[in-house]
Amino acid sequence: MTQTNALGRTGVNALPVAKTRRPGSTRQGKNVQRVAVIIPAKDEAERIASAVRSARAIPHVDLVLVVDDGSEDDTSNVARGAGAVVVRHSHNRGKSAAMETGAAVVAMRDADGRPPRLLLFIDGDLGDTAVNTAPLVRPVLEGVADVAIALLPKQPGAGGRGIVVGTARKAIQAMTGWSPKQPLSGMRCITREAFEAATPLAKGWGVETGMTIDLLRRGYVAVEVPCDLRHRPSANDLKGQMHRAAQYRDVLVAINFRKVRGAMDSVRHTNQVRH
Ligand SMILES: O=c1ccn([C@@H]2O[C@H](COP(=O)(O)OP(=O)(O)O[C@H]3O[C@H](CO)[C@@H](O)[C@H](O)[C@H]3O)[C@@H](O)[C@H]2O)c(=O)[nH]1
Ligand SMILES: O=C(O)[C@H](O)COP(=O)(O)O
Repeated sequence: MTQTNALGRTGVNALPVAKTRRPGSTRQGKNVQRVAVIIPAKDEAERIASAVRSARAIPHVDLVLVVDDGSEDDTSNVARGAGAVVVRHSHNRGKSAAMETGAAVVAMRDADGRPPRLLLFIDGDLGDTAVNTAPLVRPVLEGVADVAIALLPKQPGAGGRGIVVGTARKAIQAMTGWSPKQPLSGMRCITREAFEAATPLAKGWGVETGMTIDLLRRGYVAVEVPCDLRHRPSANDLKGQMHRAAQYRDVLVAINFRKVRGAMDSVRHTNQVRH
């Protein structure tokens, strides 16, 4: 497990923990910390049922929410049949928007007087390996980190050349000091507080890169945790290359927006110091 905070120091022992133990993380009575799994899903009818069933088996999870992001297939019905709560975008709005919708719906279902649920975002194509995101919960539950990000094993059939991943990693390192191994990994367990601090999220495929930069710059702590997951990787065909082009575009937008905002913040800060 590698860990970082805004100062970019790494190594579990070298780092301060994020916070003291949260009141909600005890196992006593109604204070048992609950976790909501949020699955943004576009045209995942083939794999969503096993992902939902598998996610329901993760300890602490009492809600599995599928956000159908304008699918043209039977994703909603299949997910509901497997035991998920389902909400649907009437048209496709992108993964990031589906994550925001999911978090808003979970907030509506969080009970008054109880700690808000931890949010565990996972992809809809994990099939029955979804349960293997369980190790992401513990570091957040125990207050070791504010966000825990899955490190996936090498995926058979993956056709990437590391261009998008490398761009995201370099930018995160330049802006926060931390060099994540898998900056695009969307399997993330995060506290409600940290999620709110990272909103509004960067659009589309820029969401993970933007979220990591925003959280670390605000002093939140991230860890990467190995998880034995299998997903449908993008191959090296035309469809895969088109997908990577869209990822590259969104990641660059997220990075550049944060560069400009960072520059404006430092001008504002300098002006405040002068006056
Ligand atoms: O418009 C869309 C497109 C996709 N999805 C869902 O988003 C998830 C991830 O999409 P996928 O097609 O599996 O993308 P990948 O390229 O395989 O995703 C990798 O890279 C993305 C960042 O570019 C991360 O969000 C993912 O977590 C990571 O697995 C899946 O559940 C999709 O159904 C939506 O909700 N809306
Ligand atoms: O296949 C992947 O890992 C992603 O689509 C990112 O593409 P990349 O390998 O070209 O960075």
